[in-house]
Amino acid sequence: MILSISDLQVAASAKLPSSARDFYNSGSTDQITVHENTTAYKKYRLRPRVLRNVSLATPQTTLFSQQIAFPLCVSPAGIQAIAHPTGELATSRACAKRNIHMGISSFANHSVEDIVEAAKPIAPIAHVMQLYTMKDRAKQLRIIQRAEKAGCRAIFLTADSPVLGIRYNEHRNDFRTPTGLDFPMLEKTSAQIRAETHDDQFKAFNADDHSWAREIPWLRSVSKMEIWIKGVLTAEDVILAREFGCDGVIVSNHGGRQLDGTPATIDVLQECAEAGAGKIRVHVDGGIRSGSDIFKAIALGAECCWIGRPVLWGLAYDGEAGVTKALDILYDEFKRCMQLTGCNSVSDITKASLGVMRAHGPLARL
Ligand SMILES: Cc1cc2nc3c(=O)[nH]c(=O)nc-3n(C[C@H](O)[C@H](O)[C@H](O)COP(=O)(O)O)c2cc1C
Ligand SMILES: O=C(O)C(=O)c1ccccc1
Repeated sequence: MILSISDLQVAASAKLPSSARDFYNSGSTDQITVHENTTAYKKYRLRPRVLRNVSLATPQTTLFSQQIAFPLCVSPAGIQAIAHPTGELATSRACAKRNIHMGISSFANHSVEDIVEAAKPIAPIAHVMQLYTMKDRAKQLRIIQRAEKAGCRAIFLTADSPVLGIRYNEHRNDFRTPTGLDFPMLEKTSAQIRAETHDDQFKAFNADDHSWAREIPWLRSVSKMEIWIKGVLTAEDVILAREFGCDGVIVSNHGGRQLDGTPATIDVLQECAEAGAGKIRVHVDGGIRSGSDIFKAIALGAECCWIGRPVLWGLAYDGEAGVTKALDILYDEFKRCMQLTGCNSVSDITKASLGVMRAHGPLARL
């Protein structure tokens, strides 16, 4: 019986061929960051307030000027058709059904037009387009223009990947995209993608000479979509994002897949939220596996959380129904957590809702 994200992970992992499973589940080099992203949540403790009337508690919130069911969205993750042929289309439908927003990877196996369209008959959710910094500006511009025309609300510029992280699994398994999958945003066929390793491919298209000054003014000049920086881990970079007029940041270490040894995102969220000082949106992803993890991230200053792997496990387990299962589990757990801590709305979740276990001594207040 699938009752938790961890149940889903086990069931999905058993269904996937080992090279796909390793590609999805692993982090870079020693796996320190991917592991710590989830374990770091376990040292925080909830401070419930009791005997409050929580019969009308509602987890809904607003993002991109639209109400969503709860403060969770789906992070952009590439090559979803490895998990299930319907890939990003199924993810888009499940997000619409649960009424939350979705990120689309530049490495999606379906086009932005089709992914946005898939959600439309269900609910008017927002999509955001993930971008890497690219050598080929003309191709990058085509992705941006297609995304904007399709109705995407924001660009998520992935800033933590001037080069790819070192992932032993990809080398050991000689990981390649299975035949028959297309990359319509990158205008590449599976045959072209298969000819190179992930690492070589990434090197060929990605701009490792990227910079705040190279990217942000150019993006502003070519698009009216919001500009968010994905992959920030320090107060210094939140301040730079503010100075460059960005709309938001995602505090993220790319699910532990880029630089191993970076901190768990939950452990730097507070410093990043404080640096944002309400002048820029601060969201977080990495290691969120339960409703109480979402609650903890909100208490530490995130406006909203994003998840990567739980959706991929849902897809691998049972396509759209599996993603719906993942999102429903997280929704139910989050709502239950709000009620059991005495919170009636997301704005009731504050620093006072959380404590942190130190190595010795009693629970510390934040
Ligand atoms: C298989 C996989 C593919 C990913 N592809 C992308 C991508 O194309 N672009 C990107 O910015 N982030 C990508 N990410 C990172 C996610 O957007 C997100 O930051 C991360 O998965 C969050 O951590 P979590 O998986 O622990 O929830 C990918 C992550 C995974 C697991
Ligand atoms: O693996 C990743 O983390 C990632 O960002 C990516 C990049 C290109 C294709 C698929 C995933």
